[in-house]
Amino acid sequence: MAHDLPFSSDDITQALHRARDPRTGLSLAQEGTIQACTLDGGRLVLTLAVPRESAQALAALCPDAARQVETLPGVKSASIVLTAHRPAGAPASAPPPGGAPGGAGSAARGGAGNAGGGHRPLGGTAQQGPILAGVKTVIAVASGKGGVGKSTTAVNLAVGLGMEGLKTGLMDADIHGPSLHRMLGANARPDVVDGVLQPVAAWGITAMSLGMLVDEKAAMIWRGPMVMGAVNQLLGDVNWGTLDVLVVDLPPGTGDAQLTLTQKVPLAGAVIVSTPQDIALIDARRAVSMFEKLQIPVLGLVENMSYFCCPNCGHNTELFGHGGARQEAQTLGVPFLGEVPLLADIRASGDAGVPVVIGAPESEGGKAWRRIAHTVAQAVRAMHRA
Ligand SMILES: Nc1ncnc2c1ncn2[C@@H]1O[C@H](COP(=O)(O)OP(=O)(O)OP(=O)(O)O)[C@@H](O)[C@H]1O
Repeated sequence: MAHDLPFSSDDITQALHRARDPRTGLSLAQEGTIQACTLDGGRLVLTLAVPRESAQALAALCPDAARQVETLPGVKSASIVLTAHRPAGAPASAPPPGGAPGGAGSAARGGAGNAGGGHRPLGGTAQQGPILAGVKTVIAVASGKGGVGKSTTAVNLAVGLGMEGLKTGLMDADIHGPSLHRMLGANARPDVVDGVLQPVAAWGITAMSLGMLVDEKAAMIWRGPMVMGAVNQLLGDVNWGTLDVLVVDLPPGTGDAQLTLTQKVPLAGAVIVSTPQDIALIDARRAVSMFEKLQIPVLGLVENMSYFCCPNCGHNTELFGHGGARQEAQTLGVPFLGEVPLLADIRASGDAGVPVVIGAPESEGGKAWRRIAHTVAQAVRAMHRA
């Protein structure tokens, strides 16, 4: 809890108490622990940790609880975000000392206030509305392990989908290491119109990354609730407009943070990136199994850094082995989307902010990602028809 709020943690607890389940008498005050509370331009974001087992039941109380919290001084709109990390039986209602920043900096003030929705919500707001209302399909790019080229794939896939004629957005949910803005060369601060963030246009798509809003080093040390606050803002406070597809770059791994995030974003499918190495494939398997448990279709596996293509003699060297992801995809029964070589040009194009599908569309890397984008575009179109 920040010390400069015009109300106390007791005031919050009392407000939460007033929103009870008429059947069970349960309230968020009994079950939740205040993790963070921020007030910015009248917009309050309250993050509560709740026992995993009762998260769904408690989520239903969020809209009413948010209305009660909105009666507190200085609060114009309230969002309540539930994180379900706390094991059952741990002590409740003990706010941690000191303030905690929540959300994506202070760029979006008085936004639509619809964070916390989604088709499997864990949170809610007073003005609960459909999140990403104008977005037809949301797909994630994920990896079980860091450094395998997930963000590079997300950028080239999104721009490739744009080249396929789909109106595409790209959201950087890799909160701890946002890099998409650099890979797109979109380093300018986004505009805020009527309190709503405007995504930045680049290479035929629109994009929003936390890296456009806050210092990257600051984001790296954020803990779970702050990450969720930031993701809520990227989902709810950004004017994504109408899109055929929104590509979401997830943080690497399959831990609690990824699981919560995956439940928060209304995903229609996921693309998983791996290198051919055994160790990366073990992690890719975990990622596939996480999406399967959540009943989110895996659109396919991409093998990145498949082989090194020597720019001088054209000889291919299989640095990390070869074909592992294709075989793994077969074993797991998910589509194999293609191989992308390890190329100095791909690294350089990422650093220069020009995705390789734009800068060198006929190169090995450019062609590989365009083929992958073509296959994913077909899958997305099939979803639209279904
Ligand atoms: N096929 C490739 N050839 C050459 N360099 C690549 C290739 N794919 C990715 N890279 C480079 O590898 C580095 C890591 O890539 P990237 O940031 O996309 O990985 P990541 O999986 O998103 O990592 P993390 O999630 O840990 O941030 C970047 O410098 C990127 O330019």
